[in-house]
Amino acid sequence: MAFLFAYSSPIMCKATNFNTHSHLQDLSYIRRAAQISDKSAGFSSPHPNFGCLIATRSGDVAGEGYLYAQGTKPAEVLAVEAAGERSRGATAYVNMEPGDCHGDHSAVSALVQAGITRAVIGMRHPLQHLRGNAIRALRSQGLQVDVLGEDMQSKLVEEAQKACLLVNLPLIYRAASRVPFSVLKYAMTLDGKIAASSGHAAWISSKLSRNRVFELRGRSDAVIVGGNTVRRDNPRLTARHGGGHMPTRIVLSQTLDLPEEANLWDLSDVSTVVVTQRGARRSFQSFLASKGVEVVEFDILNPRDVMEYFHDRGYLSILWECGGTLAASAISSGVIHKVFAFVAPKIIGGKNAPSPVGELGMVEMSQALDLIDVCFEQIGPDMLISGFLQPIPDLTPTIPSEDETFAIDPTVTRFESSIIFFYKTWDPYGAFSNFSPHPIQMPDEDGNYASWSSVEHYYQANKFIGVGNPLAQDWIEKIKSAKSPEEAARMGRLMQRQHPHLVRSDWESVKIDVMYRALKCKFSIYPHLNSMLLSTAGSVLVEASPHDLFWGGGREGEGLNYLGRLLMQLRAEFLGESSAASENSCIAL
Ligand SMILES: NC(=O)C1=CN([C@@H]2O[C@H](COP(=O)(O)OP(=O)(O)OC[C@H]3O[C@@H](n4cnc5c(N)ncnc54)[C@H](OP(=O)(O)O)[C@@H]3O)[C@@H](O)[C@H]2O)C=CC1
Ligand SMILES: Nc1c(N[C@@H]2O[C@H](COP(=O)(O)O)[C@@H](O)[C@H]2O)[nH]c(=O)[nH]c1=O
Repeated sequence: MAFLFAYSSPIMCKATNFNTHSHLQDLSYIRRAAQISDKSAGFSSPHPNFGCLIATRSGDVAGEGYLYAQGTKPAEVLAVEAAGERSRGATAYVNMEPGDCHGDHSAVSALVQAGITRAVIGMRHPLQHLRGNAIRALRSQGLQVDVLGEDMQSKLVEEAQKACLLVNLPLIYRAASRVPFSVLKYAMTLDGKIAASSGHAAWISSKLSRNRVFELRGRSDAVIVGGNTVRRDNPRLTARHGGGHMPTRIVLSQTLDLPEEANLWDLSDVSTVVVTQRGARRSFQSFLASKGVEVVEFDILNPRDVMEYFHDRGYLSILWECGGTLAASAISSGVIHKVFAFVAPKIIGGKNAPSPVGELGMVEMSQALDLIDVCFEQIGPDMLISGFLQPIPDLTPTIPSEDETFAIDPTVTRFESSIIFFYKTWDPYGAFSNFSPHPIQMPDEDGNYASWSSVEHYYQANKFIGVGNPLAQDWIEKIKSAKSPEEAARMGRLMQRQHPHLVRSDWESVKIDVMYRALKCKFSIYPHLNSMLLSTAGSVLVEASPHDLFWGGGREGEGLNYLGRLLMQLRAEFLGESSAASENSCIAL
């Protein structure tokens, strides 16, 4: 996280010896790559934060770039574009090995084609199926590749390596533990209370500290509170620091004894998911559903199961802003990785005033959990104390791939071998996802072809096509120019939720066809995608989305899996197994 680093300016570290690659300069530039990669924290999820800096032989910074969001131009492409001709013979610094997961190797190609002769890499990709691929590819193209900790070693190298680890902690923890990276944050008085005995808590920490909380929210995929915090505080849990990413709000409530009027049921800015015990207050569940709030039921509501569920939904990082009851349960379940405690110089007293962590069952001080890598930072009048509850996972030996994990421990086998699951674009078959960054050319109502950045862009915009309302037209354009497939999805869903009357009346009956045509285009014009699809012949394809019960397979196979079905239909058509192949309505890019 940006505020954890004390970066030195790259210009200050400019090399004085033009013929050697100064060790210090390398480390300064790799830290800078980590720093810029962090600019998109929150937006880039579920992709890692990638930053790239190009330095000329004389040590000048020629270009920089970072991945803005999933599906946007890779950091390396942006950096060499910015450096232009100065890339020839230059060194590229990247905080993490590129994950060329779409078969187009765009990051590696960009560096090679730009004439980069050396790459310094902060860390290998943490996902096994991507790990080492880009490094091998670069070396095979004749580049000198130095990986921190492997080809370069020293105390200072270790520190720079750590900077690279820190910007991608969520991915590293998530890959190692199969739950999202979770941060417990709370604000307490100097006498250790998170509210007065009455339950009143607004505010303990200063405005400056609360602004920092907005930043923390902005870099998280979701914020969690317990039912009691909803009843007591009526929180909004939005990131209000201006222009940032908005996390999903998650409420954990066993009883579902929640108020009908609550800020969290207002979905104008962002969605809310309520997680509850199976069968709890069915009428209230219907009420929430009528507001557009998603309800997910669990047989037994415990933080580990809930986190595994959100891991499967693709969440990388979660901020827990609950009270002590749920915090204790989450810590006991081993799902909290890091703590941010804002301590305000105030005393409220009160024998029954709540404290940040409830009962953990410990009886001796020797049992206390020691935080690791503790940082102290003054924020206005408050002190922010942060540290890890669990050490950063060791990446060597490498984190086993899902396949290996299932082989080692058959009890975790979720999938049968004849089923190929895909979901996130970085999965081995991630290119099947509609979020994969493969532009398509599709005809409009008049038969004129237009380019769409991804299948998702095209699909979402189609919801509003043909509606005689200028607002709908406006949204089509907005979705079309969305910076990433995720942004397009967010915009399309938000608009559909907020203004259902702007959705074309035949949407439900045409949406499968819209998707089919878009997929047909995608898998026709990219030969490597076509080969990948054909290589799955004989296997069932399932989009492993646990929450999308129409396009995805659902959590327990209850979803209709229409995306998987369409891909299998297309596969059969491409293999000539079906006579029902319809006319191809797209043109090559
Ligand atoms: N200063 C600060 O940083 C903060 C202060 N607060 C303050 O804390 C107080 C509320 O604290 P607290 O009561 O601890 O609230 P919590 O946010 O911890 O909520 C507890 C509730 O979480 C739900 N829950 C669901 N699953 C579990 C589980 N496995 N274990 C435990 N709880 C679960 C239950 O909801 P249900 O009863 O609906 O079933 C339970 O009652 C308020 O006064 C609030 O103002 C709260 C957050 C931060
Ligand atoms: N009281 C308290 C906090 N409380 C947390 O913030 C939530 C309210 O968020 P919002 O409605 O978005 O402003 C509240 O429910 C609880 O989770 N946080 C802090 O940083 N400092 C404070 O003093």
